Amino acid sequence: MDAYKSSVDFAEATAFLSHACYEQDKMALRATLKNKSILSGLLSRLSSCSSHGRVCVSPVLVAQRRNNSTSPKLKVDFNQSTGVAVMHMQNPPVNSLSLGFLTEFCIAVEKLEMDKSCRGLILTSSQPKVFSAGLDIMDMYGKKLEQYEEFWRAVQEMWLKLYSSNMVTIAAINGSSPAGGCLMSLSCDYRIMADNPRYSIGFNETQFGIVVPVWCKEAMTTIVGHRNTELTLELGLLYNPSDALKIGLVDQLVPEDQVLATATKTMTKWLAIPDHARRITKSMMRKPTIDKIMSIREADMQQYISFISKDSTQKMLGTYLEMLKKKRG
Ligand SMILES: CCCCC/C=C\C/C=C\CCC/C=C/C(=O)SCCNC(=O)CCNC(=O)[C@H](O)C(C)(C)COP(=O)(O)OP(=O)(O)OC[C@H]1O[C@@H](n2cnc3c(N)ncnc32)[C@H](O)[C@@H]1OP(=O)(O)O
Repeated sequence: MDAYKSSVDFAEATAFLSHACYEQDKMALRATLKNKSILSGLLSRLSSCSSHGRVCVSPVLVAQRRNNSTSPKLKVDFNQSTGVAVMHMQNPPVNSLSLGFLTEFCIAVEKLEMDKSCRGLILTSSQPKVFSAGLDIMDMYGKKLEQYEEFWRAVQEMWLKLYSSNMVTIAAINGSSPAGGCLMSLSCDYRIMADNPRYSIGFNETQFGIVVPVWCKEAMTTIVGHRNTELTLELGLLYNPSDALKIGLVDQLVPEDQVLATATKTMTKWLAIPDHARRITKSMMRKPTIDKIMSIREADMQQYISFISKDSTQKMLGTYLEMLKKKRG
């Protein structure tokens, strides 16, 4: 009964999102992100729905859902015949993960997730040379406490949505991918990177005085092991593609012009596996991490707010921003 009610409530919530026009969607999700109790309710329902490899949504909602959408910061091309969506991040100049971007991203993933015909998601960038520059530093600098909270909730949400997705998710990393960009790709099932030595990927946070959250450490450890995570996070290391491949931070390197084509080919291989078996296996692998993280979500929020709003952290971020801007001038 509880499970049934959860899926109905969740379907109602997503029905609301699906019926609204895009701007209304954004306002609705942002309002939701502001309300932590509603959000945790939605999330726990989402995870309880997806953890069993089922998508709880009425067929009517699926039929009404828009599959091809172009929003300012994302372009989603969904091919009904293959069941694969390609999501192009287009938030110039460097696809930084701003509150606006994260909000659109969460809505877009949610819509695809609820569409039974969508089985695979390829994430890539429309920006030259950059997959994503990570969290938007402007959203972490000089803001009010409630703005830090809203932003961090969106960061947590983005990670949870991608990490717990029922779809096969492949990151087609066609440029540099530091910090939050690396985190985004780590949440996917498979990572293909352009073999260009000028690109980098990893976690550089400690270099400018910030600490990655515990769930980021957990996710990375499951992929590259304790020692590589320790070295990367403590030293704030960014790797060139071949070193990233050596430690298992990416799964495959290909020439730059073949990243998307290889991702598409790889997706076909993954989709040849029966969905239910793959989904249940994915859930078996990831659920312990997700459960652990859900249980510390509010503590993580409080830690983030208290850390980011410290004068010393703000000073470091200010210096780092200056440095990024001077680099160009
Ligand atoms: C103890 C408890 C702890 C609790 C936890 C607390 C806190 C933890 C907080 C966070 C951890 C979460 C993990 C993720 C963290 C992050 O993602 S932080 C962001 C880190 N990102 C970076 O350091 C990347 C910086 N950017 C670059 O290295 C380069 O821009 C590039 C991506 C390699 C691209 O280079 P290039 O093409 O040469 O472009 P430019 O450098 O010239 O940049 C163009 C403009 O874009 C601006 N910009 C770049 N990155 C960002 C960004 N992340 N946010 C906002 N803006 C960015 C840059 O300033 C340029 O602007 P102008 O055109 O000069 O105005």
